[in-house]
Amino acid sequence: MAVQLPGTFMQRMKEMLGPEYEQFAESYKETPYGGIRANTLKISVEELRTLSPFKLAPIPWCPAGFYTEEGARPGKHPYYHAGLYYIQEPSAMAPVELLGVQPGDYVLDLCAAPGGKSTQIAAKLKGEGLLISNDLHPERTKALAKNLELYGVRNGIVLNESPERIAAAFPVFFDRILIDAPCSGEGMFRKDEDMVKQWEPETPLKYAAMQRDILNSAVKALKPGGTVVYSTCTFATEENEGTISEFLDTHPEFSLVTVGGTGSFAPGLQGLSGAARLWPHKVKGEGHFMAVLRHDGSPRSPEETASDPGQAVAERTLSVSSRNNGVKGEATARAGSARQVSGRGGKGGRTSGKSGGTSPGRQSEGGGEEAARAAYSLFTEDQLGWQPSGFPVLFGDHLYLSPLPKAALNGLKTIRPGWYAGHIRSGRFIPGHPLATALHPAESIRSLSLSSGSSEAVSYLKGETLSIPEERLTVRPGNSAKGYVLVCVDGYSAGWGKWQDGMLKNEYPAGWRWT
Ligand SMILES: C[S@@+](CC[C@H](N)C(=O)[O-])C[C@H]1O[C@@H](n2cnc3c(N)ncnc32)[C@H](O)[C@@H]1O
Repeated sequence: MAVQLPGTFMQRMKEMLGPEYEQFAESYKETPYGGIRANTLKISVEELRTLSPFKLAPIPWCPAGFYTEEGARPGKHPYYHAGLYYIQEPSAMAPVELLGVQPGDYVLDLCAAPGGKSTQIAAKLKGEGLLISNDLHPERTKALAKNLELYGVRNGIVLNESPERIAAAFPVFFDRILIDAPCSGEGMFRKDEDMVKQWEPETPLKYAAMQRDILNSAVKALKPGGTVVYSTCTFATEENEGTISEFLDTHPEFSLVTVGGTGSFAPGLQGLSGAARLWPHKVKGEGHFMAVLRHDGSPRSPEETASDPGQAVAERTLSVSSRNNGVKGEATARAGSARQVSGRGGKGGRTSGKSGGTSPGRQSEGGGEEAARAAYSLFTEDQLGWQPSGFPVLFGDHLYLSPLPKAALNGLKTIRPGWYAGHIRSGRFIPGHPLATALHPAESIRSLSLSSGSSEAVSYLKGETLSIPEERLTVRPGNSAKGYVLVCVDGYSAGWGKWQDGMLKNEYPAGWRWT
């Protein structure tokens, strides 16, 4: 066995699996499977299959997912930097497939970092509706925000909140909630030795208590008739069937949708056969558990849901229903960046309530809110030729386009209130990298496609200046070639450049560069 597994764990697995145990133990000699999932916000599954520089084989439970061959390094290819795929463990692609996301849904990904499942949800939303991606741990929200930006998500908000506070702020609000719960990680032992080191016999029970609290809070944010998918990457029944059975006993308005025993999904244990398990000795992937819970559609009681009821929610719901009608809605200048705003309490941070940390009077460097809006409008006219939709939200000099009006996020630790458009510097609007990654070439007045096979693509991703004759640019008729250019790899957006007199100044951000 390549991985040294705790004896207590193996004994528990022996008891759980009976005659299947030997086969299970043998599976630890195999190399874990690698996978990528097409980012269908940018590329179709077929296109990726055709273009892929590495051999791909389909993953049975995820139409956009592929196994990569051993030795493939998908993170070391320009397509990764263009956000064409997410590198994801194959079994981890299953929970979102069970969530049934439809474009236009309001979805909460409660335990979302680093964002594998959030990017999958965003692809299913196709830019319509709303995705709130949350994680309790502030450090982990950085990678979450970056991944959503890399994948060109336009309708996502990133929060750093507790499930209780999310439920209080959004009672009876979401159509679908994913709870990819923190767990003892036993299903990842083959792939991640750190999980083995952290495991102790008491670990599953410790997590089970945490999971029960998360689940009980989260469902208060679900609309009647909505769906919750609960998933873990562990084998421990305490954290899986145990958590779900207890939940169903105490929430008669929910039922378990049967997915176990269908396709690749093995049935759950302990009489909960409708829940699903992925076993490493039965499928090409690591260990996973999933339960699909459906609310029966009866109205939720006020005590159950409304700890922040009334006006704020009414405002939220009203404003959301009028979203995506072009750039409108309120924008209030706020001191500091989104990171500062998201800090806990104190100066520049938010504590709670509707006025926490808001500084409506503060002006942006560019001369105030109006000036900022004007600079942004000028940019969209000159460089895009159209107005992206969303509620403009200004944090200091930084402009976001949010799927929700700003008031809906008051009092919440907000890492990203929406799609980052850019910032104001010396009265001018400087477009942000996430604006570029979410654009298609035809959405920019100027674009340039670099071939993934050329050294130019890597030079661009390393931050180098390129010499580009004017005839290589695609410029919308009636416009000058001088200005911001959407730089693409094989036609897929990767970032900005600024062209003038045959030279492309590199705008690829330092923290994102190819190393
Ligand atoms: C299994 S990981 C999530 C993986 C993620 N869904 C993905 O696909 O990339 C569980 C996450 O839950 C977060 N977490 C732990 N306790 C939490 C809580 N009470 N509320 C919300 N998130 C929590 C952890 O920080 C961790 O990032």
